[in-house]
This record gives sequence, C-alpha cells and structure tokens, in this order.
Amino acid sequence: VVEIGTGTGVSGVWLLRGMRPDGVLTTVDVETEHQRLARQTFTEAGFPNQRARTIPGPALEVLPRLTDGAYDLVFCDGDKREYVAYLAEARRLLRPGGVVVFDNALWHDRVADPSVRDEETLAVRELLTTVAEDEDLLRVLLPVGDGLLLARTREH
Ligand SMILES: C[S@@+](CC[C@H](N)C(=O)[O-])C[C@H]1O[C@@H](n2cnc3c(N)ncnc32)[C@H](O)[C@@H]1O
Repeated sequence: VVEIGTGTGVSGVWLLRGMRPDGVLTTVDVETEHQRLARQTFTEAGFPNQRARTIPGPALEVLPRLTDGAYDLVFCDGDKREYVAYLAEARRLLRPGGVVVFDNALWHDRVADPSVRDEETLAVRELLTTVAEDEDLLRVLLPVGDGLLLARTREH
C-alpha cells in the first residue's frame, strides 16, 4: 500500500490492520514531524517498524521514485489540489486490479455546490470528472465520512 499524506498515522493504522501480516505501508508526507508522530502511532498500535516505510517529501517528488506496478492500493489524502496528478501516479504504481482511493471526495459537501469555486473544491471536482470520463476506470463513491472515491482499471 502507498499512502499520500501520513498525517499522525490514523489512516495508516487502519490500512495496516487491513493488510496481510507481512504487508508494508509506504507512506509519504511533506512534514517530517507528522511522520515522527505517525511512527509513534504505529508502534503504539503494535506494528513493528518494518511494517511502515515513511518517506518525507512532497508527494509529486517522492512518488516517481517508487516502483511501477508494485502496489495493491494507493490511498490519497495529501494536497487536494494535486489529486488529478496523484491519479496519474497511482495508475503507474498499481498492479493490475489495484485500487486507488481518494479521501475527502465530497470535500465537506462543497463539491456538489456549484457556487463554491475555491481552488481545492475545483480540484476535487476535476478529479471526479476525470475519473468519470475515463472509460478504462471503474469507480464507486462511498458516502462515508467526507466521501471516499475508489477507482480501479477495468479488465478487458
Ligand atoms: C489530512 S492530513 C492526512 C491525515 C492522515 N491520512 C490520517 O487520516 O491520519 C494531510 C497530510 O498531507 C500532508 N501533505 C500536504 N501536502 C502534501 C504534499 N504535497 N505531499 C505530501 N504530503 C502532503 C500534510 O502534511 C498532512 O500531514
């Protein structure tokens, strides 16, 4: 699994819990202090160090260094304005059948309100349109929390 936006490790713990016992979480964040706290969260939740690889840096600089086609899931929770770019990176990183997930796909109900036109809302809206218009992608939008968009490549 690749996670964009480690934060303090809350989502990371849930991802680790859902993975195989030998699965590794590769998690990227621009803030090293967040990643320090996340490592603490993972340890307190009982996960050994080698289950999580924290990589500091801006996602769009780190992701190109990760191996193509090597991951089952990419979870995006970084900078909303970069969501369309994360989609492109995720498609390269995922193995066939792998799934990309975007948190905040409803963006506090702003996405559905056409009068809201700030940069982040426009970017999340653009992501939804990009995924919907791509015939190679199957998608589902789960109305849980702030909205989770899941997409995977269609098998031909
Ligand atoms: C909403 S928080 C992530 C929360 C975390 N996924 C969780 O649920 O516990 C967003 C995180 O993305 C990081 N971030 C923002 N822009 C980024 C970027 N361009 N590249 C990497 N990380 C970024 C922030 O430092 C912050 O920790």
